[in-house]
Amino acid sequence: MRTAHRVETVRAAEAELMARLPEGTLMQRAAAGLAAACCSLLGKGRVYGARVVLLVGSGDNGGDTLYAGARLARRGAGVTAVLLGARVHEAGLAALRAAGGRVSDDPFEALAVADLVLDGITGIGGQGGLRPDAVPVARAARGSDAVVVAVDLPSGVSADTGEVGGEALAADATVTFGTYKPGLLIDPAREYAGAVRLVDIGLDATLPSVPDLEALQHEDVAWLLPAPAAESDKYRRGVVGVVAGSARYPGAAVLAVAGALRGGAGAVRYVGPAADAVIARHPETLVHEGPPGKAGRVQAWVVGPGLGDDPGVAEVLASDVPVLVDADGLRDLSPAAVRRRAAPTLLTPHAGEAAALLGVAREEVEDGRLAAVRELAARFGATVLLKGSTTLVADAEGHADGVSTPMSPVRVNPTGTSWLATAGSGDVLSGLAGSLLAAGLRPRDAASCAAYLHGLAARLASNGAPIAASDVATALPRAWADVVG
Ligand SMILES: NC(=O)C1=CN([C@@H]2O[C@H](COP(=O)(O)OP(=O)(O)OC[C@H]3O[C@@H](n4cnc5c(N)ncnc54)[C@H](OP(=O)(O)O)[C@@H]3O)[C@@H](O)[C@H]2O)[C@@H](O)CC1
Ligand SMILES: Nc1ncnc2c1ncn2[C@@H]1O[C@H](COP(=O)(O)OP(=O)(O)O)[C@@H](O)[C@H]1O
Ligand SMILES: [K+]
Repeated sequence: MRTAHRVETVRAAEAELMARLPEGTLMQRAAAGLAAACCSLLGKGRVYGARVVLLVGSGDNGGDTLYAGARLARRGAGVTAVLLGARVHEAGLAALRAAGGRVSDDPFEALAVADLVLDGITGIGGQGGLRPDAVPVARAARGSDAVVVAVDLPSGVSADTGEVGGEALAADATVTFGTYKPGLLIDPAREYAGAVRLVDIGLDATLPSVPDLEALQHEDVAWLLPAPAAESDKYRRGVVGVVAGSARYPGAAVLAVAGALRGGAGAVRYVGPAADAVIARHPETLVHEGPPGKAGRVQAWVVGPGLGDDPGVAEVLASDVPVLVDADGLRDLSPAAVRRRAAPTLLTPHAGEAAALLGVAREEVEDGRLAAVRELAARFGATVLLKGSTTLVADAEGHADGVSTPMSPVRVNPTGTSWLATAGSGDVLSGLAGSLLAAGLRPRDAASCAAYLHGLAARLASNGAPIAASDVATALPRAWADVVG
């Protein structure tokens, strides 16, 4: 499990740890890890003589950068600091000078020939985008041939939310200290971070055990996925019901069923007008014309993909089993109808659907995914999987009186790929997640395992080439095998 903590938590943990250690220890640990990462990025034998430029802000992020620069200078690099703040970390600057580094009076000249740039303008103390005087320097760094390494996090991005309020300096790699920050894992900030390396500075000893954000890894998903026992039969493995498709959108039914068939349930019941299309592609499906209440017992429902203008989710919501609501089923969905359910509900909106449910603009959701997913979970008292460039899953403790508490940690999916932005791939995801619900996973686990497998399947199917939603469904068994193997 990869975990992230917000700034307030990091600062509290840092203060507790610093109280036990000699002054400056944490900064030296950070600088040592940063310098080692820079050496490995430059490559063996290429530190001596390398031209390194430090962009130094007024805080401790600049201090880390100066001390790391001093270490590189001692190994023979030519290190030049560009001072961008009204103040500078004096001890760090003295260390750099003592190691042979210098301060530049022409940042553009230094950047033009740089091999490596360390962005130490702001770290977790940064507010908003880069300030105007730093902008031309940051642009020159980005436009140079140098490898840009962000110190702790790219300057100009929000550490806590992943929002990018103004201009920020995009890095090729980020070396972060102690723990990941949410912004390193959530778009749009994540895109500025490049490849992220975590330097252990001993902070685990004082960080709380429950993080703010967590990203499942292969072993976590393997542990959560259902496996049939020796005495299993198709009913014991769980039956998932799929209410999807319409005369206009029969393909959504086919794709949702394709996902459901590969999600661990023992059988898939399809209910709706696209039965012929479903059977033609998936003869193993149990099909019914409906209504859902007459289709036979299921352990979870998926309702919504391709239902068109008349989704009729009320009957499904009235059932006493977990329900996943997607796509057309989310239109005009009432928080009260979801909150009064006794069984769990999982909502899987994309940014546009989430925006409609929240009554805000789509951009607001895309720019502030973490706040949006938490707010939706709280309002509906449900588990919410927000799709898109970064898929997030948030839980809430639902209460019938309408007061719900968002629960930490939010899960962030690490396997996504933009090749998934293809029509119908969301239908495959909802079928898959519904199947995992029917197999007995908690909504939070079903949603995050489904997103994980879905992203991995897309990567396996794509291998760098465009893919169709059906390719994602076909690759799901390979993704599953890769995870559990
Ligand atoms: N916590 C830990 O465990 C450890 C933390 N460590 C390190 O400390 C870093 C945090 O240091 P920090 O607190 O000094 O804040 P930091 O990010 O350097 O910025 C501070 C100043 O920048 C300014 N400023 C603000 N916004 C700005 C903007 N948009 N554009 C330009 N300038 C802006 C503003 O100053 P002002 O100019 O307003 O006076 C603000 O006060 C952390 O990221 C990590 O690298 C490690 O050493 C070891 C362990
Ligand atoms: N830029 C992106 N990067 C990664 N994944 C994306 C991106 N855009 C969309 N996706 C994923 O693709 C799927 C699209 O689902 P959805 O928007 O419901 O499309 P559809 O309704 O056509 O099936 C989701 O799993 C979503 O997370
Ligand atoms: K930085």
